[in-house]
Amino acid sequence: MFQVKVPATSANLGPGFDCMGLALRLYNYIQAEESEKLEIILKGTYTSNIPANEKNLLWKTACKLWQKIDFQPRPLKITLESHVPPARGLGSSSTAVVGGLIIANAVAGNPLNRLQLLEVASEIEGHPDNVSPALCGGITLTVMDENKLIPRTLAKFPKFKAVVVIPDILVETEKARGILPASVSRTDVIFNASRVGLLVDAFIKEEYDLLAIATQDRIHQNQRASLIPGMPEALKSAVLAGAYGAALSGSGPTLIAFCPHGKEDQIALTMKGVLQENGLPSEALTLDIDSEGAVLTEF
Ligand SMILES: Nc1ncnc2c1ncn2[C@@H]1O[C@H](COP(=O)(O)OP(=O)(O)O)[C@@H](O)[C@H]1O
Ligand SMILES: N[C@@H](CCOP(=O)(O)O)C(=O)O
Repeated sequence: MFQVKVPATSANLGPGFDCMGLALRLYNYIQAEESEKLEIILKGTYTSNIPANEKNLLWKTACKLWQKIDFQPRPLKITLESHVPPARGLGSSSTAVVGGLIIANAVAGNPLNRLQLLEVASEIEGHPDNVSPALCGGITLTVMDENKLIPRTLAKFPKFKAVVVIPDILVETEKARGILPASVSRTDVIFNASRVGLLVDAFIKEEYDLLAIATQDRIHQNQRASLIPGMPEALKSAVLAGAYGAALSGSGPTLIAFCPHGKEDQIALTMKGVLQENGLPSEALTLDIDSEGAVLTEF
C-alpha cells in the first residue's frame, strides 16, 4: 500500500505566468493498493465534482504514465482525501496529476526520477508552475525549453505567511485561460519580464519590501477580473493593510497575500471586506509555505 501527500500550490505569483509558483501547507492525501477492480473512494472536505470512476484525473494520469513506460495497468483501490478546494486556483488538479504519477511510478517499481515525473506532469497540466512546487516544495521558477524543464527552487523557508482568500465561486482553469488574449504588447512583456527578475531576486535575498512592485502583472490578472468581482481592489487593499505583496492565485478566484508575521488577520479581514462589498463572500486561511513537496510513504 502507498500513500502520497501532495501540497496545494499557488501559481503565477503575479508576473510569473505559467512559470512561477509555491507550495502551501494544505494537502490532499492519496492512498492506493492493488485490487481486483478499479475502486475510487472520495473523502475529506471536497468530494463533489470529482469523478469516482475511470474518468478521474488521478487514474487517467496513472494510466498515461504506465503507457509511457510500457507497464501493464493494474486495477487499484484508491482513496482520495481532499482538503484542497477544486477549481479555486490552488492547484487541486495538480495534486491529482502529481499524486497519480507518484503512485503509478511506485507501483511500477519507481523507474522514473523526480525530474522525469515533473516533465510528464507538466506535459499533462500544460504548464509547470503548479506541478513543480507540488513535487519539490518551496517557491519555484521552472523554465521550459522545448520538452526539457529547468526547475529552480528560489526559497524553501521564506519568512512570510501566505494569506489565501478563497471566494465562494468556482473558476475552471480552462475557462480562465480561454479569456486571455492570444498576444501581448511589447510594453507589457517588458513590464512583466522586469518584475519576474525582481521577484526572483527578492525571494532569494529575502527583500520582501520589494514584493509590492515585484508581484505586479499586466498579462493575465486584470484580464481575468470579470470572473472575480473586486479582485484588483482587493489586491490593492492587501498591500495598504500591510501585506508585502499580493496576487491572483493561479487562474483564480483565490487571492494570495504575502504577509509579515502578526498582520495576517488584519490583511485577511480587509481583503474579505473588499470582496464582500463586491458581492463575493469568501473564506480566508493563513498558511505556511510547504518545503518538502509531495511525499510518498510505502506501508
Ligand atoms: N483532487 C482532485 N482529484 C481528482 N481530480 C481533480 C481533483 N481536483 C481537480 N480535479 C480535476 O481537474 C480538472 C480541472 O480542475 P481545475 O479547474 O484546473 O482546478 P484547479 O484550479 O483547482 O487545479 C477537473 O476535471 C477536475 O475534476
Ligand atoms: N498558470 C496557470 C495556473 C493555473 O493554476 P490553477 O491552480 O488555477 O489550476 C494559469 O494562470 O492559467
